[in-house]
Parts: sequence; structure tokens; C-alpha cells
Amino acid sequence: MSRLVAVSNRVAPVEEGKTQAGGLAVAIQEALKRRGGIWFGWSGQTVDTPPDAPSLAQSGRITFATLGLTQRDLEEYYNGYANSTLWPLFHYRLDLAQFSGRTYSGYQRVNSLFASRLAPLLQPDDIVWVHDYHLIPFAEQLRSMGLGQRMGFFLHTPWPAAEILVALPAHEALVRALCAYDLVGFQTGSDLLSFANYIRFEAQGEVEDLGPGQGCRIRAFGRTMVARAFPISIDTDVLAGIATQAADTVQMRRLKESLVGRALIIGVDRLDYSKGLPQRFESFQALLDAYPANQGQVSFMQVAPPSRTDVAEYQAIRRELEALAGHINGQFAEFDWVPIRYLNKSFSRKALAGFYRHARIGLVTPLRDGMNLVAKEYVACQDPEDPGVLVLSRFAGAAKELDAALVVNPYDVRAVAENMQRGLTMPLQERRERYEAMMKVLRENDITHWRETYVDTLSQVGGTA
Ligand SMILES: O=P(O)(O)OC[C@H]1O[C@H](O[C@H]2O[C@H](CO)[C@@H](O)[C@H](O)[C@H]2O)[C@H](O)[C@@H](O)[C@@H]1O
Ligand SMILES: O=c1ccn([C@@H]2O[C@H](COP(=O)(O)OP(=O)(O)O)[C@@H](O)[C@H]2O)c(=O)[nH]1
Repeated sequence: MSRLVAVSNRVAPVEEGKTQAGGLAVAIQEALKRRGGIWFGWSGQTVDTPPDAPSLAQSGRITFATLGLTQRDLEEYYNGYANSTLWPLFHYRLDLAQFSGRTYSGYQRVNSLFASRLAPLLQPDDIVWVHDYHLIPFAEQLRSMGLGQRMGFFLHTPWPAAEILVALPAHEALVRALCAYDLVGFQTGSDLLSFANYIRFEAQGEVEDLGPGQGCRIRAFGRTMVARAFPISIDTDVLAGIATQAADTVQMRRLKESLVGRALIIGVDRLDYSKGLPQRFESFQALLDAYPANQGQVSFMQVAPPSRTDVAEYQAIRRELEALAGHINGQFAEFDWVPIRYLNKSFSRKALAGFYRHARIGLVTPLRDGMNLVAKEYVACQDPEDPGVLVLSRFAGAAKELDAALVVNPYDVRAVAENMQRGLTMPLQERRERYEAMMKVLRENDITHWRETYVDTLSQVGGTA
């Protein structure tokens, strides 16, 4: 069996026997454990000069190969082109996207640096699996060094409609770079459709349908490759197991004591403008306004660990939310009840599992999201006998699979409030039916299924080595 080489900007430090936080970390770790291989990416550290070779660390059959970046590289590649150009653009925020030749050069330079440092570690029959928007030009860089291995890419964010993408000065170069892969995976069928439409109408390429769920063969920029949707998922049964044991944690005991029987609504998101947090806070305000019986009876807890804190837009959304939470709490709080618990910190997977299970509503209302694993985790953690209700944005990739949630338009504050009220008062029978429908989907498409489908497909397409 060929070795797998996973490449991602972030490389999770994996310790044997410890459960990993994010779905991506779990998926990559498992895939590498099975086949043996390398996990290559940024070390998370800044250095004065880029090293000639990555640092190597072994854990079982996995070699972690990581590289420090200079402050300038990090500024131009990560904070700049990845998170101030591509991230806002891919999340339909043209108003926030910055277009700068300097950061674009930095993005290309770091991709070239990464590729040149990985190349000496590669063997001819390796399968290379590259993750996310930070590394779109990675395969093109490897190919320019004469490497012909099978190379796949998976985009964790949405792929925008062509009308949005063409605002990017380098749109053609970016899509040309994607065509250097043998397989390009998207989260949903609509991301795939947006990509196929760009190929047809902007790149004058050919798109051949490969049948239901099989994606399409793309011929463009002198290359032929396959593009297909692979919705990422979670380790459903493992997480459901963790949730049954989480009721006994210290955090859970303290949470229950502090709620004194009140209903809990929960949100868990990185502090990112794509997650729709201001609209969500306003929806909760609208719930208290429109259904005053909830005042003093319902608490909304928003877990929002700070993210990408060097980027100005992330500092701005943090200030906005602090003001909004303060305003709403000032309007409704009583001496013995505060409506919004707003927490700028992160929690372990086990603590979150307990919080999810206790919450009557999981409130997941991004304005755009590639998938949103929190939506899936909330469902998997419910008590099958007495499940809570997922209120889910139609603009999260997860809504394509979890259509038994209460699917909402997050911009429609009043409608989100009405759906929260519907969830709080939903009869047990309906809650069970919706939960079972969603769990069926999550058991069929769990993280193992996602990983195996992707790696099997990549093993069968392309490769000239
Ligand atoms: O690495 P950071 O800059 O700290 O950001 C964390 C990750 O955020 C994004 O996650 C996406 O991947 C999820 C799993 O596929 C998906 O559910 C979610 O919708 C996406 O937003 C980003 O794409 C990752 O590269 C980051 O590591
Ligand atoms: O305090 C926290 C907040 C989030 N997460 C995890 O971070 C991931 C967030 O993934 P999602 O797809 O929802 O959004 P992203 O942050 O990747 O855009 C999920 O697995 C969460 O359980 C966590 O472990 N602790």
C-alpha cells in the first residue's frame, strides 16, 4: 500500500492515546496511522530564517515534518493572502477581501518554500493529500520540480460562485493551479457546481459528468483531473460515547448548578465574522422580546475562542460582539439571571460534548461555512431518549445533509427567533424523529467513510509517477 503524505497549514501535535479536538485532525491522523506516512506543514512557530529541512518527529507510523516561517512569510501568506483575501472571498465577503500584489507574492513564495522542503522526503509511489485554501498552488509547485506522484486537494471552505471568484485578480492562476492536482474535493455538491461552472464559462474547459455522486472529469489548462464532493464528517459513535460519559465532569456539574433548571441554548464557534455571531445575538434578543416568557428561563451560552487575532477584521468582530453582548445583557439581565454567557475561550472535546448534550438548542447560524462540524457534533452528543433541537443555517455545508434540523436563514433575525421558540417547545416525538433522521446520515457518512472515500478515489485517478 502506498504511503500517504498529508499536507496542511496546521499540523496538530498528535500524542498516542489522546483524543484530537477537530475533525480534520482525527481524519488525517487515522488515515496516516493506517497507511503510515508523513504529515507536513507549518510548525506554528516563527523563525529568523526558513530552515533548509523540516523538523522531523516520529509517532508510531506517522512522521511529523514541520517548518517554521519568518514573521514576513506569516504576515503575507497566512494573515495576508490566505486570511485577508481568500478566506473573505470564499465566504462571500467581497467587502472585506483585500487584494495586494505583495501578499499574493508571499503566498506563492511560501507554497514554493513548502514544496521545496517536502520534495526530498517524497517517494515515487507516495499519495500526496493537500488540505485547504492556504496551499492551492502546492501541487503546481511540486509538478514544476518534475514530481509526478498522485496529488489530491481538499477544500474545507466553500468554493464561491464564479461571479464572486472573478473579482480576485489572480482567479485564473488559482484555478489553473488547482488543475495541477489529480483529484479536487469540495464539501458539497453546490461548491462543486460553482467550480464546474467556472471551468465551463470562464476557463472554456470541459466538464464530463461521471454519474450520481461520482463528480466530474475536468479538462482545462492542458490537464485532466477529477472534481467531486466529499462532505467531511465526525467520528459519530466515538463522540456519542464520549457524550454519555460527559455528564459527570466537574464542568457539567458546575454548569447545571449555575443554570438552576433553566433551559440552555448553545453556540460554539471560532470568533470569525463568517459565523454570523452578531445576527445570532440579535436573534436571541428577538426571542426574549417576542416571547417574554423566556426571560429568566432560558440562557444562551456562546463559546467563541479568539481566532486569527492579528487580522484587523477579527479584532473588529470581537469588539462588536463585546458591545452587543453587553447591550443585550444590560437590557434584560436580572439580579439572578444573565441572558448571554459569552466566553472567549476554548473547551476540550469532552467538555463540549457534555455542554451539547445538556443544551435544548444547538444554535449554528453561520453566514457561510464550508461544513461546520459543530452542527454534526451537537447532534451526535444528544440523548436519544430526550434529544435537543438543532437550529441550522441554510448557508452551512452541513445543512445539505442535516435537513431534519430546523433550517433557517441567519440574516432573518425574526425567523431564527421563531425557530428557537419552536425548538424550545417541540414535542418529544418530533425531536426524536428529527434526531434519528440526522443520526442515520451521520452514521452512514462518518469521518471514516469520508477519509476512505477520498483516499480510495485518489488512489484510482491520475498519477504519472
Ligand atoms: O487554522 P486556523 O486559521 O486557526 O483556523 C481553523 C480552521 O478553520 C477552517 O475550518 C474549516 O474546516 C472545517 C473542517 O472541514 C469545516 O467544517 C469548516 O466549515 C471550515 O471553516 C479552515 O478551513 C481550516 O484550514 C483551519 O485550520
Ligand atoms: O472550544 C472549542 C471550540 C471548538 N472546538 C472544535 O473546533 C472544531 C470547529 O470546526 P467547525 O467545522 O465547526 O468550524 P471551523 O472552526 O473549522 O471553521 C469543532 O470540531 C469543535 O468541536 C473545540 O474543540 N473547542
